[in-house]
Amino acid sequence: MNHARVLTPTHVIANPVAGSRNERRRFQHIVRQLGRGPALISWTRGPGDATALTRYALRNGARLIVVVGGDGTLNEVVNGFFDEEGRIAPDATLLPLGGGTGSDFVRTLRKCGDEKDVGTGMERCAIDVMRVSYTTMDGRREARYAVNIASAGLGGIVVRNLQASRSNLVHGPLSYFATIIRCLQTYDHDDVRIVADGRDLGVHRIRNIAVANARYFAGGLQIAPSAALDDGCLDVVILDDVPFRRLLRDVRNIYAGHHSDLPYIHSTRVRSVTLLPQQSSPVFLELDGESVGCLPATIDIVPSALNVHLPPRNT
Ligand SMILES: Nc1ncnc2c1ncn2[C@@H]1O[C@H](COP(=O)(O)OP(=O)(O)OP(=O)(O)O)[C@@H](O)[C@H]1O
Repeated sequence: MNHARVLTPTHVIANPVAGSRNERRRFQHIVRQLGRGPALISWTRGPGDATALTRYALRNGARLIVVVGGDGTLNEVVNGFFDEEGRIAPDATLLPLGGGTGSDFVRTLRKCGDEKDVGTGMERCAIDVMRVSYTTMDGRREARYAVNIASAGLGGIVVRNLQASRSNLVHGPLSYFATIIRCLQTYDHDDVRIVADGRDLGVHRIRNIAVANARYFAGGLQIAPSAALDDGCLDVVILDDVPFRRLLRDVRNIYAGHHSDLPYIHSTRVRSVTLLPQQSSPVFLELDGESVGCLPATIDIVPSALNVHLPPRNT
């Protein structure tokens, strides 16, 4: 770690490879502007770096962590707010500015801010986080925090494919859409037993299951339009096994979050959910747009666990 001591309470953590080329240029300019103020700036050097940088900054006096990057970087920073003993600095605040390909968490944050009509942005609120215990691809159990959405089935496969082809020619939210369509043509379904708040909801044949703290994933797809960041609950949205052509017909409504009357999408609100695979092949899991492993997984809500500033409206 190259920072001997954090002398300023504001620390900017920026991912130099997040987002499209244009976004990167725009946000690098914003980071340079932030650097003119009393803020320390760290550029991440690879996966996991943002977690270590955040922990180090908080343990050394930083009280505002500004994140420039996508949902993956944000997830790493959120995990840096915690260690084995819990919250490192309960009075510290996170300010996510966006700057990634999807930046779906910031979308929800802005929307919630608009709905509550909170003026110019930058207001502070305490939000819930998800604690996810899951299975790695080599069979170990691990746990980490997430703030946006955990999804299994199609979502898990889409993110795995996206990560394998990050140098794609198609960038931005369009890359998510193109990958969803490509994966839908070959991906069939998964069988998953769902246990919600200790109640067995039975085995579901799913295309996708999203466990949502926030509303959007996959670059603007509003899968959980009723989710709120501070309600102490998870919105579980189940997409049944449904023919590809039917999905294509409804795709516009699903993206816009107008899917409450579609017979093959069901949702329920819980505090804890366990997803158990009922097949020998892996059911892939993604957290905040990062491929982490597979089911079985248990996701619990941790209410009011993180202070967040709404991003200013001009970023
Ligand atoms: N210097 C670096 N070089 C390569 N990868 C990095 C570096 N710093 C961070 N990363 C990794 O880059 C990955 C992508 O970051 P991030 O998710 O923020 O961007 P994105 O994929 O463009 O945005 P989104 O997830 O919102 O679509 C993360 O897995 C992160 O660990």
